[in-house]
Amino acid sequence: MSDVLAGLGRHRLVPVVVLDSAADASGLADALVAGGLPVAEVTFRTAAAVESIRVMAKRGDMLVGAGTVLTPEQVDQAADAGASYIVSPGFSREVVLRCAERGVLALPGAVTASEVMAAVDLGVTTVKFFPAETSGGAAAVKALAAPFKDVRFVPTGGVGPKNVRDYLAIPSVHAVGGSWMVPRELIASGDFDQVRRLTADAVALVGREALV
Ligand SMILES: O=C(O)C(=O)C[C@H](O)[C@H](O)COP(=O)(O)O
Repeated sequence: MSDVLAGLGRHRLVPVVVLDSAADASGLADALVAGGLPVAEVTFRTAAAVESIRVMAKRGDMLVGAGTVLTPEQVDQAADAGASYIVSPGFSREVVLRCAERGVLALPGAVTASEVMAAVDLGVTTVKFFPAETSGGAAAVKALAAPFKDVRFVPTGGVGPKNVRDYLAIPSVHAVGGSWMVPRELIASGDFDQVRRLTADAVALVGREALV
């Protein structure tokens, strides 16, 4: 689990993916890898998530996680499919405990001090700060991080090329999540060349220096 966390911290970006069809998973994975970002958070927003995770995890050259995980049952489905991390929009004790049972990294959502404390109580070291922009943006992350010197944050939601560096400049920010390099329509239309270009641009924008 610490390897997965370190990997996310090295890449600094977590593409948040919505796949309408698992048939697109392979092309998307190729584009992300070719663009220099072998990372994907495949959201359970669509029925294609489980099979897409399976396809991407089987390659062995990507950090594949599940997003929008709301229940322990979804943790099981994602872990069975090969996901190595589980991202939730909020904090659920049941989801975090199931992740621990299954040996997969939990990244629960937290935007308040109480949510951070509840997560820390269960041994969580890194939380998703979601939805980042509407919850106060980089200034809010900075203020929330101040009392939690051992907690790392992955701001997600409204992050894009204009503000990504503001978040990454905060020492407690481990990585940021975003969908701007993997637009759902481009994936659905099979325009993986454009996804690769957007991915390479995103990688160039944030640089590759590791913080951990
Ligand atoms: O449903 C979830 O649990 C999510 O994963 C939410 C996503 O992280 C954001 O929707 C991505 O935000 P944008 O980069 O603004 O598109």
